[in-house]
Amino acid sequence: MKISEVLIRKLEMTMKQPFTTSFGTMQNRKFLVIEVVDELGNHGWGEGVAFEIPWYTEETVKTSLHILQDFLIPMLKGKTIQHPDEVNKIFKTIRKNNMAKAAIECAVWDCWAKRNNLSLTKALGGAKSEIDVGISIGLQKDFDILAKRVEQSLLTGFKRIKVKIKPGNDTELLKQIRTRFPNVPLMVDANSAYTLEDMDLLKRLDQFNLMMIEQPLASDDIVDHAKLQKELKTPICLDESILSAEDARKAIELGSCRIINIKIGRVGGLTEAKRIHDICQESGIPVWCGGMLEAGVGRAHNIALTSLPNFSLPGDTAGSSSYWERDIIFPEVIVEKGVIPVPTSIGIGFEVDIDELNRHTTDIVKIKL
Ligand SMILES: O=C(O)CCC(=O)C1=CC=C[C@@H](O)[C@@H]1C(=O)O
Ligand SMILES: [Mg+2]
Repeated sequence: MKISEVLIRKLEMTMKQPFTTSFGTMQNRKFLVIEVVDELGNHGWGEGVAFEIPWYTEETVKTSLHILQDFLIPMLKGKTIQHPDEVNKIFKTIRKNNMAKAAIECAVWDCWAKRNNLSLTKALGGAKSEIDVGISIGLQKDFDILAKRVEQSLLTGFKRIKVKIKPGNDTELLKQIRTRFPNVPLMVDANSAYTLEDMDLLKRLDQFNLMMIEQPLASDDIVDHAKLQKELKTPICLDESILSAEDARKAIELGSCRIINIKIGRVGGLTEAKRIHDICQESGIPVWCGGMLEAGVGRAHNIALTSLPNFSLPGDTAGSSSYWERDIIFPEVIVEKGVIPVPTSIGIGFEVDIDELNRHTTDIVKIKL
C-alpha cells in the first residue's frame, strides 16, 4: 500500500457540558481529523487527540499540525507499507509527539483494514463482540450536581464511575459519594495532583473501596509511584507516565502500578497500544482504554482496540451523546446497559458523516505524496 494523499482537517466542536480536571476546564474542543488515501483510492480516518493547551501532555493542536505537516507525512512519501505495524518504525527518528504520530498511524490502520476487507477489530486481533464501558465525570461545582451525574450514569448502565480528585477535593468528596452510593464500582483520577508528601492522605483513600487510583503522582514518574503502591491496598493505575511499551515494562518491573490505562494518542498509535496490551497481559496487569474527549473517529479506534482480550476493565469510551449534540460519524456510538457493540463492518466500522465533518471544519491542508 502507498499513501498518495493526506488531508488534515482542523475541527472545532462544542461539548454538551464542560469537563473540569485538576488542571483546567474544557468545553470548546479543537482537534484534528486526518484522512489518508491510498493509490487504489481507499480512505482511512484518524483523529488527533491533543488539546489546545498542553496540560495533559506537552502536545497541542498546533504542535500536532506542525509535526504532521512538516515531518511525519513527508516521511510516508514513496514508502510501500505492507502492514500498518511498519508506520511507527518509519517515524522512529522523530522523538515523542505521540499524538501526532497516532493520528496518522490510526488513519493508515483504517485504510489498510479497508483495503484488505477487514474490520479494524479483526486487523488488530480483537475478538470481543461488545465492550464494557464506564464514564469519567469531571470535577463539579458541588456534591449535589456530581451526585445527579452519578445517578444518571448508573441509570444509563455505565459499569463504573470515575471521578476526578485534587487536593482539597478528595477524602470529604469520597465520603459523600460512598455514603450516597456505597456499592458503586468507583475509581478516582488525580492527573498528577499529589506528591509523596501526601502519603498519609493517599493511604486514607484505601477506606473507600476504590477500583483504582489513576495517576496520583507526577506525570513522568514511575519511581515514587512504586513507593506509593507498596503502601496502598488500592491498585494504582498509570496514565500519563506510560508513553510506550518500554515504559510499561519498567513500571511493571518496579511495581509502580497494578493497572494501566492505554490511550492510543498518548502512546503513539495502535501498534504501540497493542504492544502495551501484550506486555501487560503477559505480566497479569489488566488494562483499560482511556479517553481524550474524542469525536466519533477517535472513539471508533478506541472501540476496536478495546476488543483485545486484556482490556478486562471498563474503559472511558462513553457514547457519542455523553459529549456531543451530534457526532461526526454514523451511526453514533451508543451505550446500552453499559456495553458498546463492536462493529464488524470494514475499517473503523462507522461512516464519517461528511456534512457534519464539514460543518465543524475550520481549515483543511491537502498534501499530495
Ligand atoms: O471521557 C473521556 O474521554 C475521558 C476523559 C478523561 O477522563 C480525561 C481526558 C483527558 C485528560 C484527563 O483529564 C482525563 C484523563 O486523564 O484520563
Ligand atoms: Mg487519566
